[in-house]
Amino acid sequence: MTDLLETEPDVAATLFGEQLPVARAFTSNLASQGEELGLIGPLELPRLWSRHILNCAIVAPLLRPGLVGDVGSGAGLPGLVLAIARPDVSFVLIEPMERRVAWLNDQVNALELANVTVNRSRAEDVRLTRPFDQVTARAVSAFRTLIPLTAPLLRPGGELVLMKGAGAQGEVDAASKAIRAYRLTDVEVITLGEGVLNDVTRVIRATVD
Ligand SMILES: C[S@@+](CC[C@H](N)C(=O)[O-])C[C@H]1O[C@@H](n2cnc3c(N)ncnc32)[C@H](O)[C@@H]1O
Repeated sequence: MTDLLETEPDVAATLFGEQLPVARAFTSNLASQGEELGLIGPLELPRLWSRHILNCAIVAPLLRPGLVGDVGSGAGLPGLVLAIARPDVSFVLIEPMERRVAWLNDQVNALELANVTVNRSRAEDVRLTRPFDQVTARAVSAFRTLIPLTAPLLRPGGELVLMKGAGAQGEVDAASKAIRAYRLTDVEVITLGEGVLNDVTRVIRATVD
């Protein structure tokens, strides 16, 4: 049984607004199909809403109207959650695994998300019609190795918004060579959801020169 809407109802309403029923529907679909499809571990089901959905949605205010690429979307975290919370932003979900791509496309259709396309590719092989304004990723790889996959997808002045765990600052410290090589500036770790969510969300933000 998922903790759907049983925790943090105020913050959920703030983050999703009128889209809250869509976020609920996505969470229900993930709760009922995610384990069988290998998208989510059984231990995560009881905390799907609080630990996964809300922790992704709290990033939504960092996005600007424009085109966002989500690298390694997997179950749709954070890409689908952010697309639900921000219908004013266009998203391209980049995911190489066929079964996950099928899930993502099914959800885009079932939830009638007009602002999402799914691109079956690895980030390093993806063909884009135009570069992204922002790139998101969660649980794909360490910042040092994520930079070469994500920074080349951005337009000049574009921004990385990478969800990270408690070791985020250590990942930044270990990435100094890649930060220089890919001309990243304004690299910072920010903590979101303090005093609001059960689990805070850490984000590495950086701009491409
Ligand atoms: C651990 S899962 C995380 C999925 C999701 N972001 C989440 O937070 O639940 C990592 C995902 O990254 C994808 N992935 C791995 N290497 C990738 C690459 N080079 N380009 C794009 N996606 C990649 C995998 O297929 C997988 O779906």
